[in-house]
Amino acid sequence: MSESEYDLQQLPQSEPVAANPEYRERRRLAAALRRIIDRLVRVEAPQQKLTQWADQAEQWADDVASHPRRQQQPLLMRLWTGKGSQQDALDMGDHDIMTGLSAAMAPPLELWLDGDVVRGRATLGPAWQGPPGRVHGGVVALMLDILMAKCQDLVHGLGMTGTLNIRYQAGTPLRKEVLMEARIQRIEGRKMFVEGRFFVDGEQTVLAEGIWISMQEPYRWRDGHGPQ
Ligand SMILES: CCCCCCCCCCCC(=O)SCCNC(=O)CCNC(=O)[C@H](O)C(C)(C)COP(=O)(O)OP(=O)(O)OC[C@H]1O[C@@H](n2cnc3c(N)ncnc32)[C@H](O)[C@@H]1OP(=O)(O)O
Repeated sequence: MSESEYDLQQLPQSEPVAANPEYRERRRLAAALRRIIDRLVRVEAPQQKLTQWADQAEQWADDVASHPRRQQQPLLMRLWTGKGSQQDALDMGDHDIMTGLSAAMAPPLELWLDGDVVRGRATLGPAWQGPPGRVHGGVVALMLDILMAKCQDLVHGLGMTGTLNIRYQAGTPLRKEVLMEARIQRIEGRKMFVEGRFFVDGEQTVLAEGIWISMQEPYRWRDGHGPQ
């Protein structure tokens, strides 16, 4: 793929694109905000300090809000038709809710392909808590969705989550590395059946099964992947 032609269907899903100078700063900014989000949970600080931070944050929020937002539709169209730029790919991928390095909310979740398996890892802090000391079940679902959707890197066809069933087998702890894997079980026309699992300290905490529905063409394995 050349520098000036990024194609949504060729781009590895949920993996960072090399940063340009603008995005190096965006990533720094997001990393700093992530630390703030993490530390703000029950932070012990004098009320005077809280007032000072709130004043600063309000001022900063007003400043940010005074700048326009880049439109998404034109860049999506360029990427969809294989005519995207590196900037377009960064504008889209870097703001992913869970994997985006410029998304202040993202842990970030790291995903990669290992043969026909999608692997992932993330360590979540107290801002993501559900039961005390554990990751919220809805957040587990969100991470599973993004992990399992990446199985579309192994096939032709791109679509959305139709169904996601989750069995929470054990608590997924905060502040510990969670390892993840997802595999395609089978393909039936426009439906792709996927299985996902989380592990902590070698113990499986989550088992999920999902169905993705391709928007247009039936799913089919890419060359070099799937049953040989
Ligand atoms: C520009 C860049 C974009 C880039 C796109 C990038 C997307 C990023 C998404 C991020 C992840 C998300 O949050 S996804 C968001 C959460 N999901 C959604 O919002 C999806 C909401 N649902 C829908 O929009 C729709 O129901 C669809 C698109 C999933 C399916 O509608 P459709 O296209 O009309 O499909 P339809 O003909 O009814 O069915 C086709 C086959 O799939 C089966 N099927 C249909 N729905 C389901 C389902 N929910 N679960 C299981 N199976 C289903 C049918 O039985 C049928 O099987 P058979 O008869 O052929 O056997």
